[in-house]
Amino acid sequence: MDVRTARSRTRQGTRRAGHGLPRLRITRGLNAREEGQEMTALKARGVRRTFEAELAPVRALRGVDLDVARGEFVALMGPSGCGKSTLLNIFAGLDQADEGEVFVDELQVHDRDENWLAKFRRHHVGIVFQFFNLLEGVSALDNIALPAILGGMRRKAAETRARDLLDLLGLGDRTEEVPSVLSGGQRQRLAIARALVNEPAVLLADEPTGALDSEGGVEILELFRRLHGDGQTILMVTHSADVASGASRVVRMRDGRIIGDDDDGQGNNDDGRAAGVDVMADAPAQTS
Ligand SMILES: Nc1ncnc2c1ncn2[C@@H]1O[C@H](COP(=O)(O)OP(=O)(O)OP(=O)(O)O)[C@@H](O)[C@H]1O
Repeated sequence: MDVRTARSRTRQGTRRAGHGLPRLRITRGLNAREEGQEMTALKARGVRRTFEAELAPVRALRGVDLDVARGEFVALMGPSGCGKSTLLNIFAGLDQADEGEVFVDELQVHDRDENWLAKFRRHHVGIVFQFFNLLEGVSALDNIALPAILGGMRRKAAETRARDLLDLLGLGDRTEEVPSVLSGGQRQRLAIARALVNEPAVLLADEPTGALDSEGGVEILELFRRLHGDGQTILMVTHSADVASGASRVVRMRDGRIIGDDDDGQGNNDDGRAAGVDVMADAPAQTS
């Protein structure tokens, strides 16, 4: 079963009461790519963000312009503190730009209130964090089903979708387990399943392999490549050039600005050397 099958099996369940936002599905990304159209999944224009700090304000983003087309898998790299997470959080609706314009799947995300952003986060983006952020003491199934139920899906449909995703991500036999008994790689797969449950237009991942050993890192990167192969748009922050090399495009930041952008997937760190664990050492070139 692929992502599309899982999605269509529960299509009925994903129709929910009006939440004030137009419903966008990741199949749009697939269709756009299949039809050869360039549709923008992420767009930033002149984005600035400054944080107040004790000594002096921190200018985390100093005018960022970025376009990510639907269906792209983009790795965002750069030295610590250059603004990667800040940019990802702004696309995720977890933070707001002080200046500039932000669009996700052609929805305006800048200048929105928290109520709107909460709905936006639930329905339009899937967010994956370095340290999983799962509900401890809650089964794997419920970790996935609960956000779908909060998103308006009926429990039965949400559980069906959760089971489909767990099967899809190789956790079909762990539905009743709580996160603490799972390995790091399994927890991150669970977090990715949760991020996918509401069929987000974009998957936003902040160092998803950062807390994993090399085997776990390979597993997650393979999964992202599989999802990308299925049409999922992905923006992933990473410090590892090896992880970035699994993406279809590498964007580099420094000091709150984008300083490099390529689409050859051959990300190097700022010294021009391969960095981090060699997570691709044993990985097949293409898994989807
Ligand atoms: N809520 C905040 N309050 C104050 N300063 C912040 C806040 N969030 C981020 N910063 C600062 O903004 C700058 C950019 O932070 P950001 O987390 O985006 O960098 P990063 O490139 O993701 O770093 P890392 O790779 O270490 O995670 C840093 O100097 C950071 O300390």
